[in-house]
Amino acid sequence: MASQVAKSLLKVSCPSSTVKFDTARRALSVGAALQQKKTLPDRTGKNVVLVDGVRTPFLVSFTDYAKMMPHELARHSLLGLLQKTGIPKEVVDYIVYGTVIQEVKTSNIGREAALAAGFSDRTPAHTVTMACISSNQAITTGVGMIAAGAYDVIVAGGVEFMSDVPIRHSRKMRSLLLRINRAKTPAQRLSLLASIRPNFFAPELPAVAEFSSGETMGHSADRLAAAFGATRAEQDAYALRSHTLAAHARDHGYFTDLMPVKVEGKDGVVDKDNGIRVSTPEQLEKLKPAFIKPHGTVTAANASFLTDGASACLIMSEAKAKELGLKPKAYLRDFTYVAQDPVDQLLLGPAYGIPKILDKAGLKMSDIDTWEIHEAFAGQILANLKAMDSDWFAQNYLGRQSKVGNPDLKKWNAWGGSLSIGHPFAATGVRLAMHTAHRLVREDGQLGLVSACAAGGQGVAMLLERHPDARAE
Ligand SMILES: CC(=O)SCCNC(=O)CCNC(=O)[C@H](O)C(C)(C)COP(=O)(O)OP(=O)(O)OC[C@H]1O[C@@H](n2cnc3c(N)ncnc32)[C@H](O)[C@@H]1OP(=O)(O)O
Repeated sequence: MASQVAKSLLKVSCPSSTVKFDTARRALSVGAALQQKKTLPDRTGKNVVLVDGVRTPFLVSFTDYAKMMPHELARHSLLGLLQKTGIPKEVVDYIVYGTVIQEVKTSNIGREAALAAGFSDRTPAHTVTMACISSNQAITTGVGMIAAGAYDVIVAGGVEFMSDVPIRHSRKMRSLLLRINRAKTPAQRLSLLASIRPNFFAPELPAVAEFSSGETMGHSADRLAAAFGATRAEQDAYALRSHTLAAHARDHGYFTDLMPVKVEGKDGVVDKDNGIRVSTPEQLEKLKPAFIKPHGTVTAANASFLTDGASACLIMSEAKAKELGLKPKAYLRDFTYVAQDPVDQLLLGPAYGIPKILDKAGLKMSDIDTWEIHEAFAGQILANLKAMDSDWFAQNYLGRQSKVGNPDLKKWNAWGGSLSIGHPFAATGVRLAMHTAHRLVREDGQLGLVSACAAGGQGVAMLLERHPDARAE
């Protein structure tokens, strides 16, 4: 497949070359723009709205959050949400929270975070996991609960904490320890202890890798970039674009979803993402491949970095929002999940999810005003763009006559993305949704599309529509 795709895409122009770093939005007249825009039908009977959402600053792992526990970070997101929305805790019917690499003591981290945040012990909470789209899954689980008439008010979110991940003893050592625990006599215990060999002590570290293939995400991204002919220069240019746009958005105060975190033992508060780093093309060019050595093209700078962070958002029926006097930001109009081959198409979720949701809603790419697409790797983003711009891919993999097309890249991740802002796996979905909601207001748009790839070869696409009550922050 690789060579055929590469061949068929040789003529695809580099999307990053058409990107302008200037994010100042074009001034369309509000009335004219809104009149031309489509509104989407309510599929739930409840007009589910995204009232608001927050996140902790996203930090490079092993920096300021390093000594915390993940449920504490998650707690900050829940408290931040209550503070920002002004709703009393009692109003929340249910909490759905995502995480990918679980801290073993807090496997239902949604519940632990809710208790730590002071929610009533009568408020149920459960934890979902769907790799990098876990908080998208939390949101859509909440939408489903509201649509089913089970609850009115849901908090959805996610946390990831890469500064402390469970490291296990080897299988041999675990088995031995469990057998020692069951031994009935000191002699049996001693005999078991005598069977220990040096290799029993080799620990099992969790890898950011695919279980079914054993391949790391980075390695897979490198192969994907090669298959779609995304060059190192294109990847570095895309990464630079992401960091440049994120720095611009941060400096102009656009990240209004950020809630400061007070970290015990540290002066002041953490109130900024710390992974945004605008380098020069020359600096980027010097970096060595991080995964496939020595000829790979994925480097530390054109990959998302390991990140600590948490997010939470408030969703409810529109009627409930009205009753509570809240001004929602957006309608959660539709969503779809996709799944494909986890070996050669591991990170192609958007190339499958975007056309599927556009077709379902009867929309064209040009109907979308804001794109918020998870940037796992620059090469992965470029591969998805090239796949969508390929007739060959459309015919062979999407069952379509012709290509999906090109999005308007001026509207694509205009505030940066996971490459620059960071990617705490299970927290990213809420960030994507909130950046969509805020950008729709600031850029005077109507429809926003969120999409992301995830381990397991899965992906999500969601459609948000600006709510008439939404105001710029
Ligand atoms: C569906 C999905 O989302 S899948 C995605 C899941 N996520 C992942 O797989 C995470 C992928 N990322 C990683 O594993 C890690 O970030 C890695 C392996 C790529 C890099 O890790 P590290 O080597 O620890 O990165 P580190 O921060 O030390 O950077 C390495 C070098 O690159 C440099 N660098 C990193 N970022 C930049 C940048 N933006 N600009 C310039 N230089 C940079 C660093 O300064 C460092 O240089 P030095 O060696 O001279 O000090």
